[in-house]
Amino acid sequence: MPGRRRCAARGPENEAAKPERLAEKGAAQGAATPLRGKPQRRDRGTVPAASGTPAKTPSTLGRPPPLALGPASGAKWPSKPPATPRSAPRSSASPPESGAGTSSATSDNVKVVIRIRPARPEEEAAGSACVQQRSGQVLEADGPGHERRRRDELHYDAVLGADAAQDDVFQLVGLPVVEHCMSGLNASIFAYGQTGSGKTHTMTGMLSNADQRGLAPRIFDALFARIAQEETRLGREKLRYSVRCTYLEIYREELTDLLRPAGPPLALRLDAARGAFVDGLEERDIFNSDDAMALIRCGSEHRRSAATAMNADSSRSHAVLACQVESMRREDSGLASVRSSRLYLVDLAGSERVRASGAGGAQLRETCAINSSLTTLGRVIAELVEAQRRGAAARHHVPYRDSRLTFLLQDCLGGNARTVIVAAVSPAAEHAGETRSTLEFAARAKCIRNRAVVNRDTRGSADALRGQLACLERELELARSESRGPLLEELAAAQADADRERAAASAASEEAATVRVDAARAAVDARRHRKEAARWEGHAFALQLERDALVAAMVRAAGAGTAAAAAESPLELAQRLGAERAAAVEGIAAEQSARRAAEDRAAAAESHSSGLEQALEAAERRAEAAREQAARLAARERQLRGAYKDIQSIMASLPPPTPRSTPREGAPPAPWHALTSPGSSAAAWESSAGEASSSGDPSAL
Ligand SMILES: Nc1ncnc2c1ncn2[C@@H]1O[C@H](COP(=O)(O)OP(=O)(O)OP(=O)(O)O)[C@@H](O)[C@H]1O
Repeated sequence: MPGRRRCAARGPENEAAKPERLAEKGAAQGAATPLRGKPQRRDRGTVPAASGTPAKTPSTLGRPPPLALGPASGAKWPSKPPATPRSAPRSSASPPESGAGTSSATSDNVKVVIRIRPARPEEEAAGSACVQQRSGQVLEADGPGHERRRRDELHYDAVLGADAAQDDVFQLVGLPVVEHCMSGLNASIFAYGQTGSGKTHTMTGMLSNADQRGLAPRIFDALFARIAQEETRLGREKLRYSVRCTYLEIYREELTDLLRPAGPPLALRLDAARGAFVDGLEERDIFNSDDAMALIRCGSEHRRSAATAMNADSSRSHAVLACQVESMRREDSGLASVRSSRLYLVDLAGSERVRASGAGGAQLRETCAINSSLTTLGRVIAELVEAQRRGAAARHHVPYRDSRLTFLLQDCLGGNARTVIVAAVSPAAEHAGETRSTLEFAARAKCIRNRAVVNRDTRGSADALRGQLACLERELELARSESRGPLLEELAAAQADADRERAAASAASEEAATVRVDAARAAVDARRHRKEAARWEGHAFALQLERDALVAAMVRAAGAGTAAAAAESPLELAQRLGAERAAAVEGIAAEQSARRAAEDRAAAAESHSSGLEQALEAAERRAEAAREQAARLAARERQLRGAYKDIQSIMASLPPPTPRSTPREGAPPAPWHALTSPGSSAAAWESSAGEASSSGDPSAL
């Protein structure tokens, strides 16, 4: 039977109990065959004992080690993959850059959580499990296709075993998402997997049973608790939140409003400010978690479902629960700073093998439509990963437009959002192929990089904006008149100083070079004179010896009376030698004084040269300081020009002044939404990723 609305399947006798029971998809359905009225699977002892303390499930195949998801660590992603218990070949089917088991993921990468559903008794009886949790991030799965006998170890951001409670999933996936919404970040959670693997159980769960409620109701509970906390802390006149929701169904590429299912099919449109949106979708204001619960219940009732061979209450459509959270904080200036975030909770229809589903006729066409839409999703993810691998420069077509689902949710896949994919898998050996393909899809999705930024806007009354503009204009004028002229003069003076210092430095360096040459010359002269003096000293010493010998000879001749025989009288000889010696002594003295003079000259030249070098260094230091001053002044000038441009663009974007209207006396204050223009927030979103962290976003997503 093709998809029919859940409420339509109920008989009139059940009308009163309908909403509750209809929302509890799966609670009334037991197993893989469409046996309505069978005991609930939870009643067979698979229900965790209490929130946050997963009970051990007797039916769990291949009991995994306990998951590190206590209340304290619940909201955190395990920081890195734990050491694997043993080395195992990585799946050949996993793309090498898939991120499964690698540490390349950044905080904005799509996060992937694998949730293994408990085995049903007949699945347990049938034999070994095709997938087993090994640790908080590691699982072991059968190899693909013909390699099924091989076991591969695969790594993900988190792996939740069959005994993980609904609260564990919320602590790990839901809680961070609530914090994103509070801080102005877009977020999304996708539930993906084979039919009957537990997607709806994870996203919606059993609304009447507190322990068994899924992510959506828990997220709204936590969101409204946080809103109340923040509004109380700052006071509602300062800070207010508003929450609006839509609930959409995509069935065979047709869009239906789950809050108004009788309406005509809706159209998907693209708008420069809002991006992709569904025209005419009912948007409901939600004020507390009861409102949210009523909305979830209403949407779940109207979602199309059918009994198939794989799931007694199988969802036949994709359900997209969207929530817009907006916070407006009033500043003393009269302006209001607005943060808005969009949350998408997407419960995808389950993939199924046509043969295994036992579908025929209309249901077969439905199954084909579901599979084709999921194939497009897979293609979008594969192309996106490839595009991101190639880098921004390479143009790569990502086929978002090929399905309504991917077109509507393109921001969640590679855009401005933090995204988590919960991939639900069945442990049954007979589903090994589907489980493996879900795991591979998840490994690919893990490589997608998103760029989430805080969505901020500033709004205010026209008067407040005009006042702000006037202030800015005054500041600009002041900056122009007070700072610009003197600054330019200062800049010119600093530049002239720098030029002067540079010229002085180069003259000093030239002079130093000349002095250095003079000093070298004087040193050469001094050496020459030293040599000459040594030569004269040697000469004087020789003459001294000669004279001494002659005096001795003269004394001998006088004694022997032969003085007359001498050609030159001893007196004459002594006089000549005395004169020669005096001349030699004079020569020595002259040489010594010349040498001293040369040495003095050399020393003077040396000291002059070192003085010049010091002067040169000082001049270079002064020139450097002047250059830095000039650079500082140029930067300041650029800063002023930037501020001027900013103010000009703000002025250009302002509406022309309208005549001021005086409020009537006693008239009520403007409503909260009067300050905002619908849809304008997306257009004016100006944000920064750095803000996300500075806003105290505690999540580790
Ligand atoms: N983790 C779980 N613990 C207990 N029961 C589970 C779990 N996961 C799934 N189930 C049960 O398995 C059945 C099928 O689950 P569910 O309807 O959520 O599958 P689905 O993936 O949404 O299937 P479809 O794609 O066909 O809609 C339900 O009865 C549900 O209660």
